[in-house]
Amino acid sequence: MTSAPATAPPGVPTDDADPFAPDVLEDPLPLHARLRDAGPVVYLSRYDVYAFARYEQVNAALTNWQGFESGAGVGLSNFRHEKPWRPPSLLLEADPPRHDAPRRVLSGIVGARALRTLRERWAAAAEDLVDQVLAGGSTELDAVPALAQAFPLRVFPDAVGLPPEGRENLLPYGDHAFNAFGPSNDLVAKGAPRVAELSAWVNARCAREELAPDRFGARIWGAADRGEITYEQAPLVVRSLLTAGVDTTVHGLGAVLYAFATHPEHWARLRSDPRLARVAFDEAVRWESPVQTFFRTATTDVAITDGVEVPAGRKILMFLAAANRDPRRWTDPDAFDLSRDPSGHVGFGMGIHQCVGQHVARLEAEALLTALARRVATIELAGPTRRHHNNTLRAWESLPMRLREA
Ligand code: HEM
Ligand SMILES: CCOc1cccc(C(=O)O)c1
Repeated sequence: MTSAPATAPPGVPTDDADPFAPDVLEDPLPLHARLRDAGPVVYLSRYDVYAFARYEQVNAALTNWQGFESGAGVGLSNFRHEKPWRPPSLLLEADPPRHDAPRRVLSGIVGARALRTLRERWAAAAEDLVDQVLAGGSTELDAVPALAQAFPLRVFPDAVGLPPEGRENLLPYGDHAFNAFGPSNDLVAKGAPRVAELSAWVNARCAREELAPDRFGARIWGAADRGEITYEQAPLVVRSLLTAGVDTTVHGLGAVLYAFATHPEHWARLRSDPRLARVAFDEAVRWESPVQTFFRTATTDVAITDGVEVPAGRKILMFLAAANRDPRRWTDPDAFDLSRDPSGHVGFGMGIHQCVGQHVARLEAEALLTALARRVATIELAGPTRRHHNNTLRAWESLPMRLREA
């Protein structure tokens, strides 16, 4: 790692923090507050990047794809100078016009309208899982494997059309991919030994013959048949679903279950009105921000505030989680509040790259929370919680919980 220039650009406060250090990944909130308070942009000398932690600047950068491109990578690594660890995503790591057709295709397959046929099936799958979990009546469990992991893995691979074998590869592959957006630290090194094997499994599953008919994966290949994307692009668009579609929802569900376990009054409200499930999930995504950060690269000298600009070619680091708790944008931002309108949060990003899978995530959360709200009178922590560290994801390793049957 070349030593970054120690001096910050004129007019920009500097901070030598390491946002990817274990103590920060364990509790990023103090760093987020420090960066928000330091100014609209802060030079992180350790990584030679410009940090945005306030809602205004994060939202502006996300919606300014011309000034801040994704094509040089949305991690610390600049694809213009370094070889990506895998062929770049045609959505996440592409700018218009290359981004347009893959995005249009995927929007049509995993967008809200396309998911209507899944609502009943996923609701039934959630009720089955809750029946299984409550088989012996009130119970104590680890909500991470038993609910947050179990439910997405029960419904999403089937929705994609994956064969049953090998699905246990999805979580570690996504975990490594999200680590890879950060610096080459211990977390990346920990995943390295399995990357080749996991990548081979994921890449093989993107082939047309692997995918069950009339599911998300096969529909992507169908778009190629219609000339909406090329046959070369189709497997990479399938890969986007496999990369981004599991770990994110697992940790989104972990976040909302933790929120309810620590706010019993809100669980009672949800039980009295299960329609609150969807807004509860978005409030949890704002409050916890399962996807904490993403980078961009300045395409020109981009003015941020009067007299301060990010020079062309430099990386910016957008702290989505810090923006989602910015008191300049949110009233009582650190509160998980079911009465809040969380719309406008940047937990799913914003602008042309805003999460195309957000409707899948919301439908999974709505199904699981509704099934739990019907059958579970109270949900509370039943032991010490443990965080799962990842360079990009805010995640739980373990959430011991006690569910009292209604
Ligand atoms: C709680 C769950 C999820 C969270 C918090 C989340 C978060 C995000 C964020 C912040 C972005 C923007 C990236 C950027 O601006 O560079 C994004 C993009 C994306 N997400 Fe999600 N995501 C979630 C679930 C999903 C699911 C379930 C899928 C697949 C079904 C998915 C697929 C994608 C794809 C393909 C993109 C790239 C979109 C583009 O660049 O046009 N995500 N996600
Ligand atoms: C770890 C990967 O995180 C993402 C997020 C969104 C999209 C993609 C993609 O592969 O298109 C990957």
